[in-house]
Amino acid sequence: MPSEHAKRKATKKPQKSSKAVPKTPKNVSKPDQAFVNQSAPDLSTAVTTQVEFPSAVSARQRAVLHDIASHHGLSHTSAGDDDERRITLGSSSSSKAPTERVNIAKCEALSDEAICDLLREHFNIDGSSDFAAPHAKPAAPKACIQNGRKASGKLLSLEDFVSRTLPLLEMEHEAEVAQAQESIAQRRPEVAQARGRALLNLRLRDAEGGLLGRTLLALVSNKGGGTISVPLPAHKVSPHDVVELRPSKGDASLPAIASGVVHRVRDDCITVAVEDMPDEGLEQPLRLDKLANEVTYRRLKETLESLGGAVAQAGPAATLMDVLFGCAAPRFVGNAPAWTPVNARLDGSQRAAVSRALAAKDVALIHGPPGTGKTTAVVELILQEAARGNRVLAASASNIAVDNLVERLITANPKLMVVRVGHPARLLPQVLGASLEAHVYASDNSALARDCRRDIKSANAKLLKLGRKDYAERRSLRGELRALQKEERQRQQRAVDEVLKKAAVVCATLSGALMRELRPLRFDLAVIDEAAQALEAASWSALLKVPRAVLAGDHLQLPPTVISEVAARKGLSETLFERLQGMYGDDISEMLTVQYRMHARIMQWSSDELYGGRLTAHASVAEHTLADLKGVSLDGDDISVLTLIDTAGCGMEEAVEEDGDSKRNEGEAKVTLAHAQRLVSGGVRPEDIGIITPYNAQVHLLKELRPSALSAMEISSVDGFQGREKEAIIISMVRSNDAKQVGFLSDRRRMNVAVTRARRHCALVCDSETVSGDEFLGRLVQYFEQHGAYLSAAELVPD
Ligand SMILES: Nc1ncnc2c1ncn2[C@@H]1O[C@H](COP(=O)(O)OP(=O)(O)OP(=O)(O)O)[C@@H](O)[C@H]1O
Repeated sequence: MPSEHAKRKATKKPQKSSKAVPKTPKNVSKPDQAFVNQSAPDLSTAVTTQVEFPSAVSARQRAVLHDIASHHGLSHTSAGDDDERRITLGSSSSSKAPTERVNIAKCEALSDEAICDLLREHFNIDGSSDFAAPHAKPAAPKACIQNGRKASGKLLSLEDFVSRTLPLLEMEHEAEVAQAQESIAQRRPEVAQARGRALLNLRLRDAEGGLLGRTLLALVSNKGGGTISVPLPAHKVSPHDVVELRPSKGDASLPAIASGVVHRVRDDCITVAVEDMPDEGLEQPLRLDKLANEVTYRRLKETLESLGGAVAQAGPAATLMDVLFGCAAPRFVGNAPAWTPVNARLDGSQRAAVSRALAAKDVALIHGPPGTGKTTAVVELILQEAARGNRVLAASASNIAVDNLVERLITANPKLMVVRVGHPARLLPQVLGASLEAHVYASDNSALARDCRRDIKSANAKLLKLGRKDYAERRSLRGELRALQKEERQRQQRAVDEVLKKAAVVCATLSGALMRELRPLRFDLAVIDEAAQALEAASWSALLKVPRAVLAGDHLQLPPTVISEVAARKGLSETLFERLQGMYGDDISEMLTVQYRMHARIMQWSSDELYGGRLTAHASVAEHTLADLKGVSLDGDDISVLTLIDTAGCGMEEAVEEDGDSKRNEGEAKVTLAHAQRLVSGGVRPEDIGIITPYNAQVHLLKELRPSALSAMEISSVDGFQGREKEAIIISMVRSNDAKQVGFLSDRRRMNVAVTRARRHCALVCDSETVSGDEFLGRLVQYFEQHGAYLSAAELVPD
């Protein structure tokens, strides 16, 4: 029975020629007429030849055959499941041509030579050099061509991936350590602060207990004597970073007063969770330094090393590894069992994506452009898998994305045993109840362990009361204590093991998947959300535990952050999601096509530029505008869905920030805030507006200049807004120079994320002359001009 996947390919694939044309000789750049006439077949009379190779052809041979067929323009389809997979090669595009079918008799095995003979006989193709290649792998030039790339015919082997990535990872780690050390050693602390790795002159506002024994330190700016809320300077400190606290003034190389994990970041406050509360030192002005993350680096390195080792190759992911490195073709069950959606509102493309994922024997991708309900589809898939009795490991690169999944899973099915593994300081309060600690605490073994603890306490108290000469009793109590401590440890361990064994879904970050508790565990399926933001090495930490995987993401939004530009350029920032899209494309990937966020006009630019025009806006959002919001009195003429605010010719030039290398543009910042003020005056709530700017210095400047009436409005870099949305988005592009330099603005993915955060209104504030120097940005400006309102910056902030 051919699989769905095979059927789709078979019906889609046009046949290109009736007889294979010999390759053009290397020294002939254009085939000369005589050569073409001799060899090109007459399609009107041509006979279609179809050769079906038997299942005895190995996965490697099938892969080489696919490769050869793509190269020579033959149609090629695979059918049948698992060990029964057969490949058919065909040679005509003329539907009228009579078909000659050649079935090779069933046999145990076919040698490479025998296959080459068949290719020569039926298609006049010499495949010997393709079969002789040392590591012949199923290169996928078809997929590469589909993705607009040059067909390289070469795939990344497992060995190459490991040997390429290990040094790049080390490079990245060194870059991070160097950045952290440089920042701490910096003689002028203001420079460290300007680079975003340090925050100076902080004050401890409160210290409260919580988070299972940790203390939460709330740190605010010490400016203004602590009486008013002052925004913190622009910085690169985010939740989950490891940080140190020391006196703000003085030698930064002295040991820190405390270290901990960033729990929460607000505009005016950073909360740090510390294990050990220091007795003194926190009463003075403090400095916070972001450290390099040693644990993550060590875990990634271990993953890569184990990926290359024999244990992984004999483990649950053995076949998956073959598929992901192109040594075996992805398989799908022919007749996927029917399923009834838990979420009845799923649209057609979401249902198709869940169906494809449920049918995948190895891997499937859910490609979710902005606002298309990727997480909604992922949640449905996990619920369906759990209902079939499959144990799922649900992971993502970021804690916030994992918590989002946990929250949606427990809301959809409160009875499902979902266990969130991770440092409690890193979890959102609403998912603490699903944390491993909370499950363990509620278990019988944990209650018994607590009894042991009580007994240990009273044994210790007795021990203290004994006189020096009570040797026998002392010895006996010590023995009792040792036994109790052992018992307590065993009970705790048993409690953890039992919880994890009973869990239907275990949720963790990719780095958390390597935690000690999860190391020995195996799952039926790994689902990786936001996979296009995860380093490939990190994805493997989850994948090595499973035979099947589903990756959801969008490689056309921002990739994972990589500090070392060299490492990024050499491939560290290429994600597994992107690699698989390039390798297998639509064969394994289903794109979600209905979006639930943006007005159709905001969406259309992104859809046309990045998604082949395939997106549609759901009726609930297609026409929605700011004017539809409660309390808003703007009408369409005041504020259009798209607005271009042009600073060209207004003397608003960019500048490089003092003590740093980020860029800012004061004139543009004022215009941006004036437009935000215009929206607020029309009744839009400041919390419904977001200002996005690609430069950190501009983020800081905008925060400094904003009037207090706009303090609830969020101002952030593009990265800070990924995965989020606002009713109105104002983008401040900053660049304005005679040389028309636009730097990293030209990254299509960055602008895609910026524009698609907007639900009802998007304003682009830029110097149209500078940014139009870049072709892609020029088209963006043109789109806004054609489909929206145009304002000169001078109209908003007259001199
Ligand atoms: N089939 C649907 N019908 C109605 N609303 C939907 C549907 N699918 C998703 N949504 C809504 O669309 C919004 C985005 O959904 P979701 O968070 O799943 O998207 P996402 O693709 O993960 O988002 P992002 O682009 O931010 O990564 C949510 O408000 C969700 O409720």
